[in-house]
Amino acid sequence: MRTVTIPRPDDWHLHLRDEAMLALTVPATAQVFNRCVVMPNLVPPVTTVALAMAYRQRILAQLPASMSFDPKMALYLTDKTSLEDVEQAAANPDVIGFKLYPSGATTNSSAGVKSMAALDPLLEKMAALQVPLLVHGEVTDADIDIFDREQVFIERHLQPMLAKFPTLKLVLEHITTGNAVDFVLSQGDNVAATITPQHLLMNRNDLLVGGIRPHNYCLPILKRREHQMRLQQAALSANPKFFLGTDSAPHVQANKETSCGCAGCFSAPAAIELYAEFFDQHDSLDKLADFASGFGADFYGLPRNNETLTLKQHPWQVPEQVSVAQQQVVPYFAGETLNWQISRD
Ligand SMILES: NC(=O)N[C@@H](CC(=O)O)C(=O)O
Ligand SMILES: [Zn+2]
Ligand SMILES: [Zn+2]
Repeated sequence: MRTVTIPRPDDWHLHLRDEAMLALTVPATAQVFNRCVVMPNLVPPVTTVALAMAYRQRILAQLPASMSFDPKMALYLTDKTSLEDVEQAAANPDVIGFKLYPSGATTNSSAGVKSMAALDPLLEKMAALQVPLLVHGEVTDADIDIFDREQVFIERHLQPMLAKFPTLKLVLEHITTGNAVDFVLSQGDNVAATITPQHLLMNRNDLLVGGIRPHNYCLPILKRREHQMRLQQAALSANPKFFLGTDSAPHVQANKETSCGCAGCFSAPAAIELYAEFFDQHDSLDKLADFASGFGADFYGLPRNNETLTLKQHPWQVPEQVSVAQQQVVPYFAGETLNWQISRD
């Protein structure tokens, strides 16, 4: 049987949600990943170190005794974030950085930044203290087509931002376009990107052909195949600027399968297996380890993990549904067969 052993991976972009949902999301990720970056888009948002530390305790309270897990918290950048907030973030090893959501760009982003120009003093401080800025890179202007929102955000906001603050440590999250790949490649080592399983494995046909597939709907929206291929090349290039971030983002079934469904794919139940599938499809399983377990830690200046994880080529089916607190969540790839599974031998 074919197997592949990698250092234990980390998930550099993850939504764990809160309260009852944590009983599902925390074990689902912690049984595979050691560290994760926990996104702060709760209601109300996680805006300060104090709120993040309280949230981190709620997360760790759901950790089964047999598992180890080290959540790194992202703070939600708002128009009210202060220079002191940045200093406190820099001083706390459990805080990874700030998350920039343009107001209205995605799930629970109404508290997000309305004026990019007003951010300059904060960005200056973040660059000086080398506090990373994690970015949901989409404009929200009504006149910009949803498929162009990432590209326009890069042109209008990211290029000027990096020109002004060339040492800012920045991660463009869940990239979806060749434009994003080009932007990241055009910048120094301080700029990197995460790539999700859905943007590697799918394009917009998988969302829209033969019927609308709500469980493949996430933001930024899946793009055309040419863009998918650029992301695939980036992930396969072994360039340390591109690393794993699942963007696993559960919504209950009723909120996905409805006339106005939420954006987000719950990939945690099969996350590393989905990436293994992708790398194996491209005869590049040898590149999984750095992408999943190396480059992200290097970028964030954290040690690589010592433990290992072994995957074996043995088909299994992703569950149709998972339950938590009398509610159902449909995983990404539900009911589909994957060729790689975690070996617990
Ligand atoms: N990716 C998504 O489609 N949804 C995420 C938010 C985000 O990462 O933009 C969520 O919180 O549901
Ligand atoms: Zn996002
Ligand atoms: Zn996300």
